[in-house]
Amino acid sequence: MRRELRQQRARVPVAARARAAERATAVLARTRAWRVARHVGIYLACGSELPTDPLIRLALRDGKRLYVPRIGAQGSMRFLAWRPGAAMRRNQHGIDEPRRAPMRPWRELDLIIVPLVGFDRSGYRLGAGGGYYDRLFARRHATRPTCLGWALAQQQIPAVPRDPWDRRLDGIVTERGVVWPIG
Ligand SMILES: Nc1nc2c(c(=O)[nH]1)N(C=O)[C@@H](CNc1ccc(C(=O)N[C@@H](CCC(=O)O)C(=O)O)cc1)CN2
Ligand SMILES: Nc1ncnc2c1ncn2[C@@H]1O[C@H](COP(=O)(O)OP(=O)(O)OP(=O)(O)O)[C@@H](O)[C@H]1O
Repeated sequence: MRRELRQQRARVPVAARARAAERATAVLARTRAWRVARHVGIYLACGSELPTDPLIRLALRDGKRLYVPRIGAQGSMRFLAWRPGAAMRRNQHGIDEPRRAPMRPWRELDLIIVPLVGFDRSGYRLGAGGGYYDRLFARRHATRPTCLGWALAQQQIPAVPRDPWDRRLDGIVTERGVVWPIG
């Protein structure tokens, strides 16, 4: 299913993905979660993922602090401060990560923009398959960031297979609007 969804996404022309990312950025800009956020976790898109560059431009314009994930041993993941031009290193999955930067505990982020391969209307997500975001989300804290998926509307599927540890996203931002989980 993951592979099928990825292939479907890869068939969307680059220009259409770029346009969708612009629209999704406009959608996100209108949300309360965005307006109140100061510290925002994002990802640097690779392959056929919905680009985040217009979102990064908006963040810089709005004076947000940005953080990018870096994966570590035993499936761990941390968010490191990032700005355009920061020194990067490519990880084993071909994704650029900050080389050296201050880390911010994930529970002290206000908003996290989450990559995904598929999602459903209940807010469950199918990710890249590493379980990195799942393991973060499964932690229990008194406060937690708002977690919003970032996806093409066509990545919505009827039902994502659920694991016992899966947590719902707070919403999924697409070029057609935000999908707020129901059911
Ligand atoms: N741009 C981006 N950055 C990200 C993520 C992401 O999904 N997108 N991640 C989100 O977690 C983390 C990295 N996670 C990854 C997890 C697994 C694989 C991976 O194993 N890919 C396999 C295919 C696995 C499969 O399909 O089962 C491969 O490289 O071929 C890659 C990245 C952190 N940074
Ligand atoms: N909270 C957890 N506790 C234990 N194992 C976990 C947890 N979350 C994920 N895993 C492990 O990670 C593996 C990958 O999980 P899954 O396929 O759901 O990843 P994903 O959500 O698609 O990936 P990602 O979050 O990296 O985008 C699972 O097989 C599982 O063993």
